[in-house]
Amino acid sequence: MRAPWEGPAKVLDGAGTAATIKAELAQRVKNLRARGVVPGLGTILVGEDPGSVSYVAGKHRDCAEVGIESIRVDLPETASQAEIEAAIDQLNADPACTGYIVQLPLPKGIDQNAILERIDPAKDADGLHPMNLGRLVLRGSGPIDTPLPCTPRAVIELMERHGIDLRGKDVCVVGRGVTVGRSIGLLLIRKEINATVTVCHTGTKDLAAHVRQADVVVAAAGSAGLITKDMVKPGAVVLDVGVSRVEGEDGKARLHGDVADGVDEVASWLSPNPKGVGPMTRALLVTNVVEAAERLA
Ligand SMILES: Nc1nc(=O)c2c([nH]1)NC[C@@H]1CN(c3ccc(C(=O)N[C@@H](CCC(=O)O)C(=O)O)cc3)C=[N+]21
Repeated sequence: MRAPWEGPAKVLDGAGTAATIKAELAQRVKNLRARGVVPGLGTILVGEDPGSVSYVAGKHRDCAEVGIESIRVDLPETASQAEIEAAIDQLNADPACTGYIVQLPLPKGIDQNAILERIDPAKDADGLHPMNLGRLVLRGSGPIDTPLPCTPRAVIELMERHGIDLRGKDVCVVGRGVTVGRSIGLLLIRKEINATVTVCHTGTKDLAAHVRQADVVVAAAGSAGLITKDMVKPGAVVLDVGVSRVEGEDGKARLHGDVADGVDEVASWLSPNPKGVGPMTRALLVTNVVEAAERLA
């Protein structure tokens, strides 16, 4: 029998791991530049949501650090479907842009799926284009030469780089959003990892029962403090992926993850939020752009 787990949880250091990945990427970018290929990340941001503005700024900072050019397209909140599509067509045609993202969510009234489908799949830095998601569905093992969804990749890479073996583990994913919950299982059930995946959502009858049986919990619901200490199996690995803006007592907006205080007393590993999956997502986005440029070269 395994000895009972004794806390507290070790920290899955996303900020530090992202810095390591970016240093590795800087070398690859140097090699590309030596061969005359300059990677360039584009972002399309519609509106001025403070969260989105700050994430997009972070992405451009990362690019500068790694030696990648960046192209920033900011459109007003009132931009029409046709205006956003025109921005997409422009980045598709721009040879200086080797990969780009459209920051989600888009304003109400915009057909988000039509926008994602218009992105050139070879330039899809988020890995969210239906062709790239489809390829992931079709390829259950072995190498994949198309971009993979960033945040799912970030979550897995964060664990792997801390020596956590995911093979055969029971993973409970909480949340079914496009960027994480709906696609991370596709990576986890690939034959190289062989995890068993349960996806919970707002229609799940007994969330606590599913979370409690998991070796690894991926909390990606975007619901502040949803996952509490009593729901987590002692010794489980917990990834706090969701982010919500919660108004503090001082009236100021604060970022809060999906994981409640106290989970660190029972988990074996916990990713902090901030400085966990967020910086890793940005590092894997840059990875997707570098890989796309390497495929071009
Ligand atoms: N097309 C698209 N792709 C995305 O990848 C995407 C998106 N839309 N929409 C919104 C979410 C959210 N997201 C984050 C990225 C970085 C941090 C991040 O770096 N956070 C820092 C803190 C940053 C701060 O303080 O604002 C941290 O966790 O330490 C957070 C959240 C990407 N998303």
